Amino acid sequence: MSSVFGKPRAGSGPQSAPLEVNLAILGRRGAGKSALTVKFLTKRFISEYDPNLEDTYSSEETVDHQPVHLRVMDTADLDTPRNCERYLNWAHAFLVVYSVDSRQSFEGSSSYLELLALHAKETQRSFPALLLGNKLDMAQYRQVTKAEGVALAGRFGCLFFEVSACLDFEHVQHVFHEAVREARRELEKSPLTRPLFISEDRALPHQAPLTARHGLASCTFNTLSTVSLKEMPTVAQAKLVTVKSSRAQSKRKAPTLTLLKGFKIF
Ligand SMILES: Nc1nc2c(ncn2[C@@H]2O[C@H](COP(=O)(O)OP(=O)(O)OP(=O)(O)O)[C@@H](O)[C@H]2O)c(=O)[nH]1
Repeated sequence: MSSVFGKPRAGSGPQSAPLEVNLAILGRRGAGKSALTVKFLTKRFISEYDPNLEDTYSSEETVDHQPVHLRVMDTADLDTPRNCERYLNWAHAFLVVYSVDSRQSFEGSSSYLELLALHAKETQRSFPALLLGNKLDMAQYRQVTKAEGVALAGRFGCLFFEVSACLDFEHVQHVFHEAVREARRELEKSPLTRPLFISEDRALPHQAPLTARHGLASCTFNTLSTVSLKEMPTVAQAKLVTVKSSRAQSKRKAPTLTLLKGFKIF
């Protein structure tokens, strides 16, 4: 793990350290965040998982022949965005997941995209986001059309994919690698270190809290400042274990995955 969370070390040549990309996966409970994460990291589909565990993984990836140290935060907000700064001020890019067989989860993804748009406005930075319609294998129970997903993604200017954690790994890998490409493009545009932030966690005194102004769930933002920089808080993490993923090892360059306890993988 890098010494300072979220501080990208852009690779400046083949011998330099790999680019570090932090990817947060957002979405309502049950959308399939964890299943997609584990599919990407292990090529396996999990069937059950503790919904209250928030997990962060790291994996050495190669995207377009470039080494990337990828960290994936599988968030657990349950139903609405909460304590958002843990991922808003950590991630370089976001996957916003809903399930095509759940209108509720689709509406939840819209809240997350609104939150990201507000954060970008507040911080004057842009954060790549990809909208994912998951559980495509359940299309016969579809409650959200592909056109609706395309329209929502278009509204927020983000990429859109329909995927399934059950089906082929390559499609899921493609989506994660697209997120890395988007993050890399952004980091190359403004290779500043992530804006560290002061511990102030109230909205500016002259402004109503951001959520009140925009009716969003109780998300507090840290006001960003270069005046008194403070180390970003580390992401709360469960115990890390490192496993050799046999199938992943045989098929992919990244032999070692760092997974957190809490998953039952079948
Ligand atoms: N058929 C199908 N089921 C899926 C897919 N992705 C996830 N599931 C199932 O949907 C349920 C929820 O999946 P999770 O990955 O736990 O969803 P989550 O968004 O992480 O939900 P929380 O852990 O509660 O935050 C589980 O029973 C999964 O097995 C998919 O692509 N297809």
